[in-house]
Amino acid sequence: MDSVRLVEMGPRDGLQNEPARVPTNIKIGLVERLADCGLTHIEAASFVSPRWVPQMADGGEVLTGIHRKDGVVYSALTPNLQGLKVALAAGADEVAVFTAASESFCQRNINCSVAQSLERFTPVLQLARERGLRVRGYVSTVLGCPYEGDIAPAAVARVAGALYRLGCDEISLGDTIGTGTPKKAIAMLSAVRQEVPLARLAAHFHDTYGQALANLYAVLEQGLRIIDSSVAGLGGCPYAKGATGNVATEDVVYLLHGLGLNTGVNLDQLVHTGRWISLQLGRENGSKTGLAWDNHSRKP
Ligand SMILES: CC(C)(COP(=O)([O-])OP(=O)([O-])OC[C@H]1O[C@@H](n2cnc3c(N)ncnc32)[C@H](O)[C@@H]1OP(=O)([O-])[O-])[C@@H](O)C(=O)NCCC(=O)NCCSC(=O)C[C@@](C)(O)CC(=O)[O-]
Repeated sequence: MDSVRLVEMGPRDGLQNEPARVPTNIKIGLVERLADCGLTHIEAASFVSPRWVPQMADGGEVLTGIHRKDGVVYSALTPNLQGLKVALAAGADEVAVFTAASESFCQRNINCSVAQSLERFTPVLQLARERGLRVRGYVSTVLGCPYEGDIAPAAVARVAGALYRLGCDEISLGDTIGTGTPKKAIAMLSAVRQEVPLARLAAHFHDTYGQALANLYAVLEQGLRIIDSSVAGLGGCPYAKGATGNVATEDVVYLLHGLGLNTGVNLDQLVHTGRWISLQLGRENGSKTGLAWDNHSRKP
């Protein structure tokens, strides 16, 4: 059976914008539960400035506190060498650098231009490689920017190609504010795959306008097989006002299983994990599948 690799964003993208501090033991509990559901790639922490994103300040404690499961990759965001060194000390299995297709977003998110971000990443990639770590590269605002509006597919392709040539193993394409639609997603992917092999591309779609599943279906039809998602649809970006979370992992798994695509994820367990974390955060569950799960007897 054809499979899709899911990269779980809940503990990082999902929690980074929570207004109240989420206790470290809850973050650890979330990562462990997600691994128990069968998710094999979990972005567990972020080593960014605690002044910029205070919620992620305990990333080291999270990474060192989890009971690791064999075969699971626990990754972390590392915007610079300073972040990478802490991530290495905490035992991250994989790290990720992040930039954007739009200058304004890059400046607000990581306080530098796109060109400067790529310069910053060069030593990060070098050290990560020396330590045998895979590196992911994120491109934000691939289907729209909160400050610049529409983004040309060629601009996304340029930045994705630059990250790939710098040595990133995989490029994740972020619809940060969820304004994309399937036609735009296909046009963007068609441009990017001229620069980066399709097998190295991931879709990282937020669901602000309710388009994420449609956009995912469109890129799946183009052959893309790596998807980022967040349990219970947790999340939002601190530098994209009003943007909601990533598409909910439960909804993506329901879609993929319905298409006959394997994920290795136990959906029933995932639904319970989504409910558990929503309860812990006092949040409404952002997964439609999570909300509907007990109402029907026929499940894929
Ligand atoms: C990138 C920086 C650090 C530049 O921040 P800066 O202020 O330009 O950096 P700096 O090098 O001038 O350092 C200033 C201070 O920050 C400290 N610092 C510097 N680096 C680190 C570090 N790694 N860890 C801890 N502390 C750090 C450094 O030590 C210093 O401390 P001071 O001497 O003033 O006390 C900052 O802008 C930052 O942390 N930004 C946060 C960005 C962020 O986390 N955004 C959300 C994640 S990205 C995202 O969600 C999008 C994505 C990936 O999901 C895809 C999508 O959906 O589009």
